[in-house]
Amino acid sequence: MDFNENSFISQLRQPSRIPSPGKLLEVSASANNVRSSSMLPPPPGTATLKRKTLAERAGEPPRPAPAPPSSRPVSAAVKATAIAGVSRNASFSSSVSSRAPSVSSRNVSNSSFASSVGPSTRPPSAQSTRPQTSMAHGRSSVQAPKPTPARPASSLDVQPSGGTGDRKAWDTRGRLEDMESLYSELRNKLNDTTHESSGLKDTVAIYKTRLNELESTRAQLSSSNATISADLKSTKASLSRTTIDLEDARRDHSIELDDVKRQHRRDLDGAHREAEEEAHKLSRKHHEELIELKRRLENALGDEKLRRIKEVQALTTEAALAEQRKEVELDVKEKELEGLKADLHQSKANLVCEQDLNRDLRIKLSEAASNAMSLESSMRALRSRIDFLESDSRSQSQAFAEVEQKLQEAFTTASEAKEKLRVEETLRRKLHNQVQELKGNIRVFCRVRPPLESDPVNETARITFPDADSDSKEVEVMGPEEKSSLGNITTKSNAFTFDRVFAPSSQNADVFEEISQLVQSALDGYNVCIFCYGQTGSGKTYTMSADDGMIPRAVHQIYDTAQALEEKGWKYSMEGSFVEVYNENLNDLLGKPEEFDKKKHEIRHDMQKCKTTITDITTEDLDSPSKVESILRRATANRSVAATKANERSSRSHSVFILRLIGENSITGERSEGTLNLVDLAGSERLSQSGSTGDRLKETQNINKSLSCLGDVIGALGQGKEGGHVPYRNSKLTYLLQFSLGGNSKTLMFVNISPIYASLNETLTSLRFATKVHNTHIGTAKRQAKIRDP
Ligand SMILES: Nc1ncnc2c1ncn2[C@@H]1O[C@H](COP(=O)(O)OP(=O)(O)OP(=O)(O)O)[C@@H](O)[C@H]1O
Repeated sequence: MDFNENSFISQLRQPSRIPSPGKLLEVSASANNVRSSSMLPPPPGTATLKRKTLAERAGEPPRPAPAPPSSRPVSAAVKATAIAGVSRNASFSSSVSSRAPSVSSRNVSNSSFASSVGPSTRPPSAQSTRPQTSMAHGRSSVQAPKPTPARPASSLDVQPSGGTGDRKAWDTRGRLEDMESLYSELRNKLNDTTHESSGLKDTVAIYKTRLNELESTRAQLSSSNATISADLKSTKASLSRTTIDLEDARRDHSIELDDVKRQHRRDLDGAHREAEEEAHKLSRKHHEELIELKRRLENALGDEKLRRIKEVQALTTEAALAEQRKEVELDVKEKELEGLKADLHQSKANLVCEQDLNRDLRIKLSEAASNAMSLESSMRALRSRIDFLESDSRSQSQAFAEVEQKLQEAFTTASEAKEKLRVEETLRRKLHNQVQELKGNIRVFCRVRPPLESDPVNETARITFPDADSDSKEVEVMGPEEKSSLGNITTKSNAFTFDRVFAPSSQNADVFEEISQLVQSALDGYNVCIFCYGQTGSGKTYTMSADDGMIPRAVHQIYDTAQALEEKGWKYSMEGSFVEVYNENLNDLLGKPEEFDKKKHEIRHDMQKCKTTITDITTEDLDSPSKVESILRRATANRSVAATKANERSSRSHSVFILRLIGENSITGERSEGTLNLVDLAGSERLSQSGSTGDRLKETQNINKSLSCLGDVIGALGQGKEGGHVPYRNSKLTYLLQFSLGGNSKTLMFVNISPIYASLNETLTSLRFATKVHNTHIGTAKRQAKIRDP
């Protein structure tokens, strides 16, 4: 068999049952027994480009039953048919029992072909009714594999190369072998062909099934087509009926429309006629009314004309009468006119006068106008001036505002500065106190007075100042000449060191400079005691109470400082007392001199407030420096009066100037109370040297006692025993100065030295006493300050 790749001519005979014309084209092609791979798709399961040989197929596993053609474009009815066909073929397969194993292992779908290959078990009737296929014809040809003239030439017809062509004619054995091999080959081919034939039969069966399906589809389509055709016919009939009805309706409508138009035309003509008739009637009526109105108006006009004529006649009569009256009046008027002319003449004359006056007035007016112009120009100038002043005023007010702002800033700055000052003042006080503490609460200054004219010439002691150019703390006194037992005269140098040494050339101003800080301490609320110690005539009073001495200077400084402190909120009040201690009695130097030594004054201490008061003592408010000077004069005068009674009294008593300083700060609420005691001690002559007797002896004893007590008190303070006994009560002076000596105060002692040689021993005694005081260290001063109770 020769298999063309695209088409082949089937050897199957044509089917006995030829489809009627009008069947599907595919069936027609089948009828011609011509197949084209392009026309028909290969059956399912055989869609391979290269057909397999039967031997290859025999080795394959049994193929599954073909799936129902779900993707085919056929109806559900067609599908049902195909399934029925398959089941039918399955029944055929079950009927095959004696087939070869190779055949029986094939797909059930091909069992129709198998049944035809194997021994038939069907009844002859069934075989006879079964349509003959080309495969049947093929089978017969396989069963008789003899070459026939009708059979197309194949490869089997050709002698195998290298086989018979090479054999000799006499080589029958070889040729027999060739024949046998040829035979076996042909038999194999026959087997292949048989298998192919059975495949084709299966295909034909499938196509038949499909043909049946298509037939049923066609029948359904035909019936559907017939139904649709019937519907179409009925629809066409209905459409033609509707068209006829529509035509009828259109015709009826046009007839009706014509009728309506005609009726409308008739109605319109009627209305037109009626309107014309009505207009005619109205016109007629109007004409009649017009005639009637005209007639009535003509009548009224005649009546009016008659009335008017009558009125004209009456008016004419009246006019004649009026004319007569006018003439009369005219005569009167002419007469009046003449009078008026006379008046006019007079008026003209007046007018000339008035014109003259007017001219004058005009001149005056022009003058006034020029004045007005000048006034206006001056007014303009004034206005511009006012404007200028206003603008100036604005600038001035602006300047004022700036000045005010600057003033405010200045106030703010000032208040800030004041605040700063207050803070600094507090700090200053603290630092000041610290400085004073560092310097020691009891200090000793030594002052050597210059030789006086009254002093004996060339009888001055040899006093030198080794560190005068630097610290000025040392003083060296050459002692008196001493004669040894061998007759040698020796002079001993006595060196002393104090806090400050003032040479004879120093002035009160230089001295005050050193003590001014202590005065400041009194203002700050400390008790300060400054006293001068030395023999008579050494310059104690000069240092303390001279016009430029410590007391006036201290008072002036206090006033100045108190004034300066007012800016910082401090307001000071000062009260002063001046007392003397004479023979252990207190006298009020500001009181009456006749009461001296008679009136008893007691010293009282407030131990809690550390405040000393003297009974019946004069206390003056010192509101000005002049007041201080006056009380100083008073005290000196009183002392002079007393001196007349007691000779040399001034140097026989201790004078104490007590200045109490009370300060209050209105801003911080602080209050301070300080006392400045300026003491001029009595001369410290030795009793043995003074040679005094009587009252003078008593004076000297009291002086020495009190000075000795002062030394004892300082000595006791110097021991620094807490709670230790200090013998303040041993003398009036120490008792009076209890709160101004010791831990609660700052003390300064001047030791005044006379330069004369005769006083040398007293000088050395004083210097030794001063050294004792200088070597004493007393406790820390306490400030008498507290915050004011609210
Ligand atoms: N530094 C001085 N410079 C100039 N003169 C002085 C100086 N010191 C004292 N004198 C004078 O010396 C004299 C005696 O001085 P002063 O009276 O002050 O001594 P005194 O120590 O107070 O004596 P007394 O104890 O008797 O009162 C006075 O005339 C005084 O003017």
